Amino acid sequence: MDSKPASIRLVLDGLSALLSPAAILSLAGLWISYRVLIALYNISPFHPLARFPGPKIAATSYLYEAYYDWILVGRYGTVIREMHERYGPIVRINPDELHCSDPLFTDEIYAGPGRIRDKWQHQLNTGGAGPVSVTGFSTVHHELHRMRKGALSRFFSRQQTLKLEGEVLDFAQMTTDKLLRSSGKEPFNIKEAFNCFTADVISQYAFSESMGFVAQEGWEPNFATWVRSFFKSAYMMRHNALGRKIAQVLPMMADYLGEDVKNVMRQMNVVIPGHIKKALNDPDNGRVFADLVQSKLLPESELSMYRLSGEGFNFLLAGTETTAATLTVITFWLLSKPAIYKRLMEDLKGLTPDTLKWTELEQRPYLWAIIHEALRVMPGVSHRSARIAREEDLVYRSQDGKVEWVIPRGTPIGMTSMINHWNTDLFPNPDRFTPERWLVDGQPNYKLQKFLLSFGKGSRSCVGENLGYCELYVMAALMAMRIIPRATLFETTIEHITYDHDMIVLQTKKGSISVRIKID
Ligand code: HEM
Repeated sequence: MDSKPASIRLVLDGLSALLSPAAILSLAGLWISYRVLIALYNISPFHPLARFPGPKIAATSYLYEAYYDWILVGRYGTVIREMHERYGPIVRINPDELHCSDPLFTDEIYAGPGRIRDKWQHQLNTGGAGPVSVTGFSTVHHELHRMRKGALSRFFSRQQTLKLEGEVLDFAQMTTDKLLRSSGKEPFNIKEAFNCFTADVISQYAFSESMGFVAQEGWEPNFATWVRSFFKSAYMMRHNALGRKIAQVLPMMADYLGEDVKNVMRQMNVVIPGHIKKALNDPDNGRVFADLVQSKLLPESELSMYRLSGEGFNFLLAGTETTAATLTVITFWLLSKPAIYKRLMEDLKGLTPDTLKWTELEQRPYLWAIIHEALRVMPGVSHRSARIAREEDLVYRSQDGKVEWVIPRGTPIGMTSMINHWNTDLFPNPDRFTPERWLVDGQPNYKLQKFLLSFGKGSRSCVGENLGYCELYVMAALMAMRIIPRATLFETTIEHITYDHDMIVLQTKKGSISVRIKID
């Protein structure tokens, strides 16, 4: 008798035995027992974080965090704030992670490049899959991140940003010209105008070619419109391994998915690579990607189109909504508090819209104060971001000496801007928008600035901080000079910019922040 059919029969018999209801039940039972054993270990005295305070339910399994962040959408931040009120400055917020609410410990957690700080894969899972998962931002290991960020940061130095600030002013002028052309027309959300401005600035800066959002008819759609689905799926991705696997094959299925997902895939896999290819083919391009490839700062393996596209997409992802949201908050307060606007105009005396310079604007104390107050209440990332001190235990001592903890090496520990920026010792009456809190004798309080987490801190902080600041100064001043005198708020209250939960970036009760204005 032929041995082949016999072996196939053997395999089929084995498979049907495996798939029998009894076998499936036993496998499920085994899996549940395994999960229960892990949960018991998590709350046992043998777990390295056993002595840290926090609710037992949070330490038992990831289901508690997943419930608040995934099912209720981005609401774990509020739960963490309540844990600190009950248990103190260091709390255990899930089986493996600690959270700190003491701003004085910031530089230990988010240390500079000389001390090893890894990121944590569990949190990076929010990025899903595809090119964006191989960027510097998404790199776990300190050493690999250092190489990746080191190669990029020289393009975003203060020197380099100063060289290109003329382009920022040009786009800001184009944006305000277009805003003025909408006078007498329907009210609109000013955040969309800023989304167009910031996306055009970054694409021009990085590829030497803007994405043309300011020049298009109207303000929507723009890059932020398309990446909304990316933020919406963030927590599902973090807690759902199957979701991440599906995301890996999404590019092939993009045409069969909803418009949003299709568009975000198109940006990541077609539009951004297209800009980068064009830049690489132009010997005189001189911008980030062309220079990066020519300079040989990175080994060949780091320069694949796949990885470069990820970095390009990430620049837009990280630099569009963040800066736009801060500008939106500034616009809201200039329109709703005439006293703030009046004092700002006194501060800007002697400047003309056509020749604004970032370095000059930084010297205006009240503008400086408004920008920092806006960055406080509207930080780039309102979700926590953990770091792992791989090779050193961190020693925490509260200022009054009453609390002391040794955080074991290898433990993810993070902070949340929405908690630090609401610390009442540093920022009394934190719900109020008070630029004056940033001034001492009318001059910038740079010591207070060190407590801002808006751009992150240490080795993993924002690479685009200088460009972000340049955009904020130039656009805020131009808005004050050209648009605010002719604009009014339309059906917008403080609720439209107030934190309720996060989708990595701040969300209000009504969703993304939105400030509708009318220009006369
Ligand atoms: C107001 C403006 C901005 C704010 C508040 C902001 C905020 C942040 C924050 C908080 C992080 C760190 C996230 C973490 O801890 O995991 C970050 C990282 C980053 N940002 Fe920004 N950002 C701004 C503008 C920009 C711009 C204009 C760019 C343009 C290139 C940019 C590019 C990046 C990149 C590439 C990273 C990842 C850095 C790394 O880990 O190597 N950002 N940003």
